Amino acid sequence: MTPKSAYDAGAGPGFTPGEVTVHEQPAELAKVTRALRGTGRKITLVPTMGSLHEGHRELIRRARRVSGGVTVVSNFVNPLQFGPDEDFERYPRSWESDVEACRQEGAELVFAPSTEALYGPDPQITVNPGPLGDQLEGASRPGHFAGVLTVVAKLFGIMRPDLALFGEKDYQQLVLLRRMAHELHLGTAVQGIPVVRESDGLALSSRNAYLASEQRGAALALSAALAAGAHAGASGADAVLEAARGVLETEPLLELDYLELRDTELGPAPAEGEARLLVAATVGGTRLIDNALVLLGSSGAPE
Ligand SMILES: Nc1ncnc2c1ncn2[C@@H]1O[C@H](COP(=O)(O)OP(=O)(O)OP(=O)(O)O)[C@@H](O)[C@H]1O
Ligand SMILES: CC(C)(CO)[C@@H](O)C(=O)[O-]
Ligand code: BAL
Repeated sequence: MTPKSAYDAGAGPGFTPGEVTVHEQPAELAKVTRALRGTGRKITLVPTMGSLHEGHRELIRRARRVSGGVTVVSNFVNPLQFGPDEDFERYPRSWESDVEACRQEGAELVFAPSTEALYGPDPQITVNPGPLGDQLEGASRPGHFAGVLTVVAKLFGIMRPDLALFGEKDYQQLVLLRRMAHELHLGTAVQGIPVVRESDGLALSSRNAYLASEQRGAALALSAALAAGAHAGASGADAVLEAARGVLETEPLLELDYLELRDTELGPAPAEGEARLLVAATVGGTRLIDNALVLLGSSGAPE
C-alpha cells in the first residue's frame, strides 16, 4: 500500500502532518528531512531570524504553494552575522507568536537550534562571500555576509532543501546566496520574493520595532526616494540618483549610508534596461535598508 504521508512512511515522531513540529537538534531534523525526501516530498526552506511579520508570512505562504512540498521555517538569530557593536543582544525575539504564525500559515516544521547545537564547541570554517561581500551592506557591516552564507550553508547541509526562499528586501543577501548555491553546487534552488510593504510604503522589517513614531515617519523617506528614483528611470542613471537623493535630503532625522544604482546582479549599472536602486540609512540609531527595480532609458519610459 502506498503510504498517505511521510509520517505513515516512517518519518517518525519528528513530523506530524497538519501540525507544527519544532526541532532543536540538527541531526534529528536531518533524519526527518531525509525520510521525507525518501517518500518523494520536496523540502522548501524559509530561513528567518524570527520575530515574524507579514514579509515572513508571505515567504511561508509561497513555500506552501510548492506542490508536494513540506515547509520548514528556521528561526535562529545568528551571532556570526552581527558585528561587535551591532544589535545581537537586543534583536527582537518573540518565540511563541513565531510558532503560532508558522502554524497559521501552514508550515510543518520549525528549526530552532541553540548556537551550540548549530556551531559546535570550536567552529573554524566560514564561507567567503568574495568581493561583493565587501560592498554596499558589507562595507558598513564587515564580516556580515560571511556570517549569513555560513549559517545558510549549514541549514542547506542539514536539510538538503530543494528550494529556499528569501526576500528581495535583503537584495544583496539574495544575490550572494543564489551565487553560493550555484557556485558550490549545493543542489538547492534559491528564489526571491518581492518586498512586502506597509500601506504607506515602509518595507516590513523586524528592526522597525525599534522606531519611535517620529522616526518611523522619517523612515518613509527610503521607499519614497526609491519611488522617485524609479519614476525618473526613462531619463537615465544620473536622473534616478538625483531624484532619489532629493527626497532623502529633505529628511533631517535620516543619516544616509549609501544610495547606489547597480545591475540586477549588483555589478555596475547598465545604461539601459533593468537596474536595482539600493539604499541604506540610519534613523535614530536604527539601520534600515530598502531597494527597488528601476527600468533605465527607453525601457523605463511610461506607456
Ligand atoms: N519586507 C519584507 N519583504 C519580503 N521579505 C522580507 C521582508 N522582510 C524580511 N524579509 C525576508 O525574510 C527573511 C528573514 O529575514 P529576517 O528574519 O532577518 O527579517 P527582517 O525583517 O529582514 O529583519 P531585519 O530587521 O534583521 O532586517 C529574509 O529572507 C528577508 O529578506
Ligand atoms: C538569511 C538569514 C536567516 C541568515 O541568518 C538572515 O540573514 C535573514 O533573516 O535575512
Ligand atoms: N535580514 C538581514 C539580517 C541582518 O540584518 O542581520
